[in-house]
Amino acid sequence: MSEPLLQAVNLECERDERLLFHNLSFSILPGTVTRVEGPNGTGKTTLLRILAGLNDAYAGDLLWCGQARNRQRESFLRNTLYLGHRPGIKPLLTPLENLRALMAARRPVGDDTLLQALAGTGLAGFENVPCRNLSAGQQRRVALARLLIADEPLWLLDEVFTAIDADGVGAIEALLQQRAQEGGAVLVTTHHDLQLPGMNRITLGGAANEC
Ligand SMILES: Nc1ncnc2c1ncn2[C@@H]1O[C@H](COP(=O)(O)OP(=O)(O)OP(=O)(O)O)[C@@H](O)[C@H]1O
Repeated sequence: MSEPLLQAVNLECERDERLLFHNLSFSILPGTVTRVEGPNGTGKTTLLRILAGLNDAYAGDLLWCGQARNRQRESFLRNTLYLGHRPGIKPLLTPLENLRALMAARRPVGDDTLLQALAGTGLAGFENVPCRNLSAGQQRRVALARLLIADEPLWLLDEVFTAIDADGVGAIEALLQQRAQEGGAVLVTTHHDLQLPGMNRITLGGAANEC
């Protein structure tokens, strides 16, 4: 069996003196999709931000490829893609400029590839329109285009279905499945009724879960 990419051991997080989760342990294996689920305010975004290294207010251990994540920070960051629950794009820039900026911090990617990714998310013809002039769903699609050029093995995706139409939802579901089939691992929070074959679940807001 493959080694886990990411492991959480007895994670605990409290916010405003309210315990969001405790004794939360799970392993994220290559080739899997895991859905983080639970009612509003139960800590899904908080958990994803902790896993992504954006929130240090937790107790417990996180392991990356079997070793303490904090000692493997560079490898962890290089191999992890996080998309937050806001599209995280710059409204004054065009979709093409946004993608260029997002990839500049990662690796060189030519405009042909970026344009192909934008076309793949249904944005052909909008590549050079300032994002502030795009709809909410189109702005989300700019962020999602990043997935089409991602080579990071671990994806942490927070509410990526928000504002996306039915066809788009189907395309994202297929993409997540394909990523897992290629050996990647996907952790996704969503209120959308995501049902993928073999999908794991981490449920917040009740008893602590293990998977
Ligand atoms: N910026 C903040 N400062 C202080 N507390 C916060 C902040 N953001 C969230 N919280 C608290 O943390 C709790 C968990 O929030 P979080 O966004 O992780 O929940 P969620 O499960 O993702 O919710 P939703 O389904 O509504 O997106 C909230 O109930 C809120 O009380």
